[in-house]
Amino acid sequence: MIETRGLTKRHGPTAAVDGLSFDVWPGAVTGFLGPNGSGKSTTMRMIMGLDRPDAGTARIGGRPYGALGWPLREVGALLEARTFHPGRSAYQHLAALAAANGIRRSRVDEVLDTVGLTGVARRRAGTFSLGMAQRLGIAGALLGDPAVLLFDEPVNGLDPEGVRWIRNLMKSLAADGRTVLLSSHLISEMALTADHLVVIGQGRLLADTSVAELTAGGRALEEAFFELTGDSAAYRGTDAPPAAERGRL
Ligand SMILES: Nc1ncnc2c1ncn2[C@@H]1O[C@H](COP(=O)(O)OP(=O)(O)OP(=O)(O)O)[C@@H](O)[C@H]1O
Repeated sequence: MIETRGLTKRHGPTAAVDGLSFDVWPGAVTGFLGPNGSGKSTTMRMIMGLDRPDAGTARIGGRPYGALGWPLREVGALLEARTFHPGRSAYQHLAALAAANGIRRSRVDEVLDTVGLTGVARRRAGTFSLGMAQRLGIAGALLGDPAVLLFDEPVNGLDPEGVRWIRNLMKSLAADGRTVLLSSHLISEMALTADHLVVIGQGRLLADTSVAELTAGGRALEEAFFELTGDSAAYRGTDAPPAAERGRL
């Protein structure tokens, strides 16, 4: 499981994450929702030991990331798509990760197959489209067969087949008894994929509840999300294009 307690990260005067405490349980997909800039990525980076909290703790299976013996075998994460060397092939990238983490080489072919990249495994990963890069990142997360998985916007750039594939993959990882934390702005997808939701705004916890509870009485998840986050959206556009452009249309 994942546990955060009083997790806080400041960038200058603003707190990107502000005293955040929540648990992510095994055997379920937990959706991580919040408006742009609400602190989701920063929280995930602190869980993965990539950002140091100013206060509070994040633990994976009871230990901070830095205390994990073979991190990739205990927790896998897709945080940014293009974290590979562009000159390496997908196969080489995963084989290097496997070697560095004491993972058997044959596992590379298995995860390439899972993410559908077997046919392009020898191509330079630098030539991959965004969706292909996302698939490679997911392969890296799955490589160590970890019990805990974090995915930050995994459907970003994926085609409709890929979106459905992600949905089913998340569900089957949870059905295996793994802990799955998934961020996405696609609320309709979240409604289909997640069992539980952690909703944040301006770095603070707004809700920690089941999807069933939020959508009780037939309420759409999107509606519940706007009710929860209404006051905390930092960036809001308008429907009308700027006047000069409108004149030209
Ligand atoms: N390295 C950084 N330096 C300064 N500010 C940062 C840094 N990283 C994040 N922030 C700020 O922290 C806040 C939270 O950002 P974060 O990326 O965690 O939000 P998010 O919920 O993942 O957003 P999005 O949905 O847009 O991806 C934002 O105000 C952002 O500008």
